[in-house]
Amino acid sequence: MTPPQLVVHRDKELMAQAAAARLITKIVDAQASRGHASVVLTGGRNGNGLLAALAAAPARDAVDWSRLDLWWGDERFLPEGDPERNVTQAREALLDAVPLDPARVHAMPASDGPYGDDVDAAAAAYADELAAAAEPEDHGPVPTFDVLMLGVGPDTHVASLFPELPAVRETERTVVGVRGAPKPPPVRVSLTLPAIRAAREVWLLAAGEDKAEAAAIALSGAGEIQAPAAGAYGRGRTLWLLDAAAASQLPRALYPPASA
Ligand SMILES: O=C1O[C@H](COP(=O)(O)O)[C@@H](O)[C@H](O)[C@H]1O
Repeated sequence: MTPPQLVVHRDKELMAQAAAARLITKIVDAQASRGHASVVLTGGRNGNGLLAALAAAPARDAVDWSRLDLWWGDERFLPEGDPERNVTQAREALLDAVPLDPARVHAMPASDGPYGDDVDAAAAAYADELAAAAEPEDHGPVPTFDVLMLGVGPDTHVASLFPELPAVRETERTVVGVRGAPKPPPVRVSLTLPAIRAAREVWLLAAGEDKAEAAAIALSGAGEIQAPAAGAYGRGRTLWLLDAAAASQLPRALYPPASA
């Protein structure tokens, strides 16, 4: 497990801009060294704020968008084009504005797609797509994503892994169907903690006062079943990007020196 590093920004706007700048650099560096890059997107307010900031950043043109694979950490299992789907919101915030290769945009299935309303079949199909993209050097059924981003919910959920639900206990499968999510919609598709941990870097995004308790709990030694965000870490780096409001309940000992 890589210990979390924390960066606290003044407010959510600055956090989104700084995270977007950080993401551009990561993608450009990965493309320079390996020829391509892979990023896992998150839904939610903070994830979409980051994408909107990226869309507005002049440096976005430094990215070769045609050599970027995009995956999702979770999806609300709704019909294609539904405004509540994470992919719909990501398209509006950024994806429609940049020249991506459609074959590299790996959206999770919709509830009116080839698997109909069978969320388990949709999850299994996404697991197969991930496995097909994995290279021998990934040593597993999931590509080594360059950056995997996760919004942190006020209840400490990440992706669609909610406290105490079966999905957060999954240790074998990389993608699961979720039923009974406490946040609407109740049916979702989610990467599991083992899949999340395949990433080189995991970034957890938390801005706003309603995230303060969740950040404090997850960073203070809580178990991952009770606080899924506590179980999200990367192979090489785990980075919490917070604004001052979300960091306001952190124990002083955790507060990064530059932000004290
Ligand atoms: O429903 C979801 O919620 C989380 C957190 O969203 P936020 O609006 O509270 O920041 C998000 O990360 C996840 O992708 C999404 O499906």
